[in-house]
Amino acid sequence: MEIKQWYEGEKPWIIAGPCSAETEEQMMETVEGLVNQGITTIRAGIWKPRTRPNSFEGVGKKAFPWIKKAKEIFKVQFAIEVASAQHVEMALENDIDILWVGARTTVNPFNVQEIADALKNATDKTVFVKNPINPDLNLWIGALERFHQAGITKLGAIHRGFSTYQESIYRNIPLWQIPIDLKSRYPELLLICDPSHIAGKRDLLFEIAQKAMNLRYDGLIIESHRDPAAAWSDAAQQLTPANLRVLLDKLQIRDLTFPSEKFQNELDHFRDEIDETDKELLEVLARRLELVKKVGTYKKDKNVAIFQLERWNTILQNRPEWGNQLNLNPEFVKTLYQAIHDESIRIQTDIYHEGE
Ligand SMILES: C=C(O[C@@H]1C=C(C(=O)O)C=C[C@H]1O)C(=O)O
Repeated sequence: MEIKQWYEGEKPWIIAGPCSAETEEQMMETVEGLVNQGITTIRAGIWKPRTRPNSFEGVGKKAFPWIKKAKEIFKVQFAIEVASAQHVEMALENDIDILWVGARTTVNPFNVQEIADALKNATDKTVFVKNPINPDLNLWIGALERFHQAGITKLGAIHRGFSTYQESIYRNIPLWQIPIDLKSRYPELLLICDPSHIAGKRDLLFEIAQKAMNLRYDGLIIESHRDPAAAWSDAAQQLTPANLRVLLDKLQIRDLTFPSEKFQNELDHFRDEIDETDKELLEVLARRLELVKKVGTYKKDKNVAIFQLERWNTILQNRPEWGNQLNLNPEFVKTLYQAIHDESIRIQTDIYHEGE
């Protein structure tokens, strides 16, 4: 997939609006509030995919006349979620500017293809693809590819976090490495962060939005409602337009270019040192894995099991402590050793099966 840059507007691109369109009055007031804060791309859900039945599932096509009116009065662009070919047809008939595919739809290639096919005669539309609910980069890329193949060039990816069964401070854990990998594969792909769905609550929004700016995201899509406490969906994570402005004004936007040659030289100097350190690190790692091989051969001779639970528990216990004394984050050290141990087991398994 060859992705070309197409977005020429201001960065970060701020897209904001209510989780759901509720009433004409709520839409008009919210859009007016956002326009007063300088925001001209509005989001609103009109069909809401809900986890459990009997929740508010959106007002549906009733919202189109409100959107039309808001577009005429406030000269804004509108983005809505579509989950079927029928949604696409209605969105096109009603002159919606941006369509996004939600996380629950991205997981299903049949649905995604159906939506892409429905856009065959509207390839000038902007389409955003939210990450799938499960942490699967290929599924996300696959959905983007389906739209690319259908001829959509104004493509973007929205990072809204991933579902997890574990306890987390986030509603959807961000797993930043996944969008970073996406950006590394497709540097020109427009990447937008959705702090609202990652956070699930207002007090985490700023931290997530700032992180996205630190990671060079191109934009933010944030839920905003004239009266968040009274919202029919996602009340805990929406901001008033005025509070959204406060958040945006606090954000530090990072420079994408280097300020001077001197800066570049100094950076190169640090990076040379990092290169040298990494070589040492890999040499040490190779030495460790050579020892693992020796242990493997030794254990194989006596037909002893590869995985040694007690030894592993000791490592898992004291390496994070040793790391902590060196100012290393114990969680990081733990993850690192899990990867190393996985490789040890793989290496020893190969040894045990040698000559079979
Ligand atoms: C190296 C060994 O084999 C495995 C690998 C380990 C490691 O990488 O440190 C630890 C315990 C075992 O599960 C060993 O038994 O000591």
